[in-house]
Amino acid sequence: MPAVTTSVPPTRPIPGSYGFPVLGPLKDRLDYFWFQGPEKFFRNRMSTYKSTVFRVNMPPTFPFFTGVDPHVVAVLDCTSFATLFDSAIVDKRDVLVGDYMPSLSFTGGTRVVVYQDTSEEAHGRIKSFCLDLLRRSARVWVDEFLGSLGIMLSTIEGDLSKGATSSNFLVPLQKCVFTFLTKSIVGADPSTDEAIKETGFALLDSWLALQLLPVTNIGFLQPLEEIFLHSFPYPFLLVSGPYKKLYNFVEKQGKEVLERATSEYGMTKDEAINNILFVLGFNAFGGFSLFFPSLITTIGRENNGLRENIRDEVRRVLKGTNGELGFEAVKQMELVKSTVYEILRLHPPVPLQYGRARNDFVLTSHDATFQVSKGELLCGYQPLAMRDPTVFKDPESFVPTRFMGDQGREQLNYVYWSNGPQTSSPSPENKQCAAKDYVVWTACLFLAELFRKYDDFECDESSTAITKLEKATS
Ligand code: HEM
Repeated sequence: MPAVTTSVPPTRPIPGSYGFPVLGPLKDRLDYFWFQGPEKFFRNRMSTYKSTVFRVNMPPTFPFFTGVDPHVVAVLDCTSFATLFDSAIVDKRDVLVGDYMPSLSFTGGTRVVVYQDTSEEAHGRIKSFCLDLLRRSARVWVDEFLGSLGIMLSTIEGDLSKGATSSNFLVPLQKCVFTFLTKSIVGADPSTDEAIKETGFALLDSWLALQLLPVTNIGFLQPLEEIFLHSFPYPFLLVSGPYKKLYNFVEKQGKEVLERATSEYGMTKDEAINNILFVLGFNAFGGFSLFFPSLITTIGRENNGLRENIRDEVRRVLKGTNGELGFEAVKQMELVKSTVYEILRLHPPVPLQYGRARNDFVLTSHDATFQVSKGELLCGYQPLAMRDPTVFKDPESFVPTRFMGDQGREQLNYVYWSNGPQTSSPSPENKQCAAKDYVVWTACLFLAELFRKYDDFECDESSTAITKLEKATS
């Protein structure tokens, strides 16, 4: 998938404009958060400029984000988006959420791995540590996940059996995700720490929210959202207490993991705890908290027989494994895997990715080429790139079987939710999500366990609530 060429076809100027200083960025910010919303914001401009590559401003901006440059080059088709995965072309230093970077206080003064570029020595070392964490946690990952999921499902079942018409799954889900991740990644059991046991997940939520509010669209009561949530960065002080509790928890309970970080990966104890907390809280907990609700509601609202087909496949495969459920079993579930990929395509949990041009280069889109200058910031919006009609047939529709069969699997080259193609592997040399495969397998485990225990479930049309959970009869 070459994203760059230095020869034909001839390049054309990048369409779009940044407008007048202050006014241009402010107008784009209001469009993005208020008048249009992110998807329409990109779609309208793509249609106006008749191009999937154009110049635009991205929030945060005016009045209290001084020193943040809102100018970006949007890349919205699969070809131009793939440029963001090429470490030779883009620098990923400090651009996780754009030119804006939350204060380092949020990560205890450490520039954690996700903000580091592949050219920095520490990136490769700490990414190797993350990959090692995952490899070692694989032994307990499945059991811990199924155990925590069991508690979540019993809570929902309990609500519904008491006569409630629906049971909101968000809090039980976040508790499940928090518990299984801390046990498998950090080797620490939240139930043994009074400060963490009941509220650990909420401490992470508040820490995440303060970092991300300036760049997150809530769809709240405007103009209050613009005035109070998108106009200034929130100070770390507001969550320093929660961060300290989480820090102490990892320091006390994650001794084995910390020992490895310091002795084998050359990190100081403080650097290790801050990195572990970021990967645990921001990447893993944050990622699953966004992804699982889409997974559950998309399938729970479907009414074309998908749940029945998934249930049949799950039970057929589990018969062959004598009921044993794990990564090896779910790898045999073709429809389950394809459904998970399709939901990641339609609802990529991390919608925006950024990268800065290391040098002048020629950017290739699906139908044109453009000259980009050194230092310009590329901004990829996944929800549109993942609906590129030149790659995906009927791109706006939910097609659970899309990735089945040889031709279907071929399309996985263009599934980018992990900041890289689904067919590539994360490594110390690239910026792809360390848990690319774990995320997919865990989602498959979720569906397999759900349909092992229950014949069917349904979700509310407009909220994160389960309205029906029918116990398995066979
Ligand atoms: C549904 C869950 C998850 C989603 C949606 C997700 C998504 C992503 C994305 C989009 C990136 C690239 C960010 C960027 O540079 O623009 C990333 C990076 C990363 N993710 Fe994940 N992630 C998830 C779960 C996890 C888990 C469970 C772990 C580890 C335990 C993890 C570890 C990492 C690490 C270490 C990086 C940084 C890679 C690097 O700097 O080279 N992620 N993730």
